[in-house]
Amino acid sequence: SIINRATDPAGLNLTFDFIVVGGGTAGNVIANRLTEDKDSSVLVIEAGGSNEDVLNIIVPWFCIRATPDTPQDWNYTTTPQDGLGGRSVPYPRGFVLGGSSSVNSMDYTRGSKDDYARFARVSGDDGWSWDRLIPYMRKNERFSPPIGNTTEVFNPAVHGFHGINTVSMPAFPQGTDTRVIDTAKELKEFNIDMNSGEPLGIGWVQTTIKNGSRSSSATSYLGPQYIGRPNLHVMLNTLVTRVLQSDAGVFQTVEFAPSSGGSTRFRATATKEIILSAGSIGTPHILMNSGIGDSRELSTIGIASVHNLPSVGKNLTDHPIVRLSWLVNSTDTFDDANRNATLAAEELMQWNATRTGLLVDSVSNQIGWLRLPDDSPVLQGVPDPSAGPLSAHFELLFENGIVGTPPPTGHYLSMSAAVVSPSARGSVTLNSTDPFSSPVIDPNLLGAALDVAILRTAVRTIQSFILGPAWSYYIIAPISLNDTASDAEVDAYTQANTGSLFHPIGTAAMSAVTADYGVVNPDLKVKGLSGLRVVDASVLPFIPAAHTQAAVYIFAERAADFIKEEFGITVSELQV
Ligand SMILES: Cc1cc2nc3c(=O)[nH]c(=O)nc-3n(C[C@H](O)[C@H](O)[C@H](O)COP(=O)(O)OP(=O)(O)OC[C@H]3O[C@@H](n4cnc5c(N)ncnc54)[C@H](O)[C@@H]3O)c2cc1C
Repeated sequence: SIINRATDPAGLNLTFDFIVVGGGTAGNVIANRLTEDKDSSVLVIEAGGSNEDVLNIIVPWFCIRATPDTPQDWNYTTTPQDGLGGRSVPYPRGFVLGGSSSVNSMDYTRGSKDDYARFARVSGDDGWSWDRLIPYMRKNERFSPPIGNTTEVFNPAVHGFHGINTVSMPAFPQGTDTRVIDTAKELKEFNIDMNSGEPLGIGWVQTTIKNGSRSSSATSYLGPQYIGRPNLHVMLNTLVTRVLQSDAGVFQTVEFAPSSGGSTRFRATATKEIILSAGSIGTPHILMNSGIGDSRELSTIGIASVHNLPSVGKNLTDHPIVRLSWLVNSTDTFDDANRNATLAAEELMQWNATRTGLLVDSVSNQIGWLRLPDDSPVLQGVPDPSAGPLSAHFELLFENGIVGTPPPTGHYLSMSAAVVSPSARGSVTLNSTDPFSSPVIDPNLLGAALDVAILRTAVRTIQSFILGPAWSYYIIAPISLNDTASDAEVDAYTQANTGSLFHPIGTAAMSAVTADYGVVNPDLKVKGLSGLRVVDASVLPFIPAAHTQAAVYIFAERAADFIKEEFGITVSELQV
């Protein structure tokens, strides 16, 4: 059942077996899996509202309108970033059921086998390795193959076809598709399926889209066949302010308030466990408000320490991204649909009527994952920041126009470059005891010289990519960065134009049981406490060289099994 607000919970029984804080990507996986057992009651508390009937988060193409500065966004901004010349940049997070899976760009990329080998290595738990996680990848994924000739576009052997969350391939052809794929093949970089654990190369993107509409954790894991379970309760528009200990180190109580603000506080009890799934910003925010964090830092702002855990909020890692565009000799781009209201209305009518046309896809049909050569001067004398030889240093995204609002005339090509094995680390801290005030978010984008150098190499790679024969007579002129720009000019451009790819992780990081750092153990329980587990992007100790939602879903699927095992939950009567 859905409870729409926290204002009058007096009539409700507020004791549950489990309370999931945050109905986002990971939280809804946990809620679904635990309520498979009809005897386990679960309350999900979500700060945002319903995902239903919000066109911008249903129509895939409108993901570009879903954030920033919308009612479905927490509307965070970073601190001034040294690596970006002192600029602050938007830092969107989903403020809606489904969390960031409801507002993201839907790219579904698991990362490499080496990314997961590193998770296993740092946690000391081989269960986090790629091979051991394959069953959980398949539990998450319901791959929906494209119609027609599919021999050269994906590898069925590496996909799950019976999971919950639909993953599909671009359904609307873009004018640049053939050019990108031809160039990739010519460079011997074509990768038929980058979700095989060996993602290096350039190929078709896979996205969380089902029949032309977004598949989020809200539409999938809380879909119509699950949301009616009598043991599943979802409270919307409700902000968790703190978790409270009953006995020393034992957590069973969640304190919450209407998201609209005010001083009223309510409490609910979890007799078995509280699962924090509030995301890489929300989870450390709640932990620190609850007195769980660096006790010296917390005392300076007047929060009494409950449990000294200095790693809370540290290790924030994210992917910096920059876009380049060119004027092109074609009218077959998506620019007209982005600037011509009549055309845009026609596209929406078509989507409404038949779930076809431009709006059924996200904005990039192809992605590339590339490494610097081993002998690159950039890597000399410094440790390789990637997880291993299967992981990319940088990513390329290909767009058949200008995303957002293009200039009034002309047609364009864009390519974006992102550092996906960054060295810089940032933090989430507090400067107020008010749970309604935003935390201080410093992702430290381009805060390491190596990240700047990797991004420069990525820009150079884009510039040489378009020298291939598929692009002759196509590109007219660069409109952002000159093709002849010096290294210093490239660096000045990236400093002035880079933003976040919105992939923060690591702020409640998993570490080995014996480690003297970290926030959660390999079973994702908070170190030194009982009754409190974290399941969301914040537990990833390193950022995968991939967009992050797939890893979050996979971690959450395994975490659900940890919880079931701990509480002896066998699925007595499987509810569909
Ligand atoms: C604009 C954008 C584009 C992105 N594009 C992609 C992409 O294309 N592909 C990809 O793989 N990844 C993408 N990502 C990243 C990906 O979506 C996230 O890594 C992933 O969804 C994070 O999952 P999570 O469960 O950790 O957090 P979330 O899904 O953000 O869930 C956290 C939930 O907790 C709630 N919450 C937070 N604090 C509280 C509180 N105090 N009380 C109650 N509820 C609370 C939030 O409202 C939210 O619903 C994108 C992210 C954004 C924002």
